[in-house]
Amino acid sequence: MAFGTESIASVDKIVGPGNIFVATAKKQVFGQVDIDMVAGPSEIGIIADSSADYKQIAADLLSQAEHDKRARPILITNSLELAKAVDVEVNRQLKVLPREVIATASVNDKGFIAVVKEIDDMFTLMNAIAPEHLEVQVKNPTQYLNQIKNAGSVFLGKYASEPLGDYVAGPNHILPTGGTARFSSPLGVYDFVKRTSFIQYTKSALEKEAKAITTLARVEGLEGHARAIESRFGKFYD
Ligand SMILES: NC(=O)c1ccc[n+]([C@@H]2O[C@H](COP(=O)([O-])OP(=O)(O)OC[C@H]3O[C@@H](n4cnc5c(N)ncnc54)[C@H](O)[C@@H]3O)[C@@H](O)[C@H]2O)c1
Ligand SMILES: N[C@H](CO)Cc1c[nH]c[nH+]1
Repeated sequence: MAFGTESIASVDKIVGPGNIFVATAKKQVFGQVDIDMVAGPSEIGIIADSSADYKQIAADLLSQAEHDKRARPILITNSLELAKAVDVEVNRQLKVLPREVIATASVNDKGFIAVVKEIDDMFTLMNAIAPEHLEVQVKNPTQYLNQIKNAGSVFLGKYASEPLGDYVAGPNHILPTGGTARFSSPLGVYDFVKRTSFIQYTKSALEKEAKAITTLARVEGLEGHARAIESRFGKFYD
């Protein structure tokens, strides 16, 4: 796509998700073409307190673990009891999941549960991870909106289970992964918009700036720049 073939023209921009091979290929052709973001193997980060249901948390973690052996299912909680219950439940649900092999590799190699003291600590740690999908399963989740800094898509409360976003909720679901939600956003209309600047000056407007331009150009050792400006006022060099 980036380089074209004898029968297919090259493109200017490549967008969309995929596995680690797709994400790596997109990184490699960036510069030759533009890309939307690094949208690699799926991730789910769940922030949960003791009010959350351990069976639902386990199911949501596995909903993304089943995508890819490299998917990252992560739980951060301030409840040791919840952490222990989810750990046992994930292993129970894994055994009866059709994509058990993939999900088990994801859970074992890429997954973890972290137990922290305070609710604020859960957000601080999750902001550092910057997950593709963030579920906030705490009492009154909207109360913590201003603590969420880095995430591709945020799911608030018990009934906003991640697959809702995959299939019907509406916001685009091509999302940044691998911590790139620190500086990337979901795919959107703005990915297909680019900007160009236009400059036009009158002779007298340019005259006011000429000294500044020629001085800066000569300080940089770029005599040709200075002379191009001076040519507008009839000055040429032999
Ligand atoms: N970040 C996001 O927004 C997002 C969204 C959806 C899916 N995903 C991720 O995308 C992946 C699933 O996408 P898919 O079903 O298109 O993936 P896939 O595994 O079926 O393959 C994607 C592409 O990679 C190619 N490919 C596979 N193995 C390869 C290899 N060894 N070398 C070179 N190319 C190879 C395939 O031919 C295919 O074109 C999962 O990792 C999932 O987690 C991410
Ligand atoms: N969860 C994926 C985003 O990482 C998107 C998807 C496609 N099909 C099912 N889910």
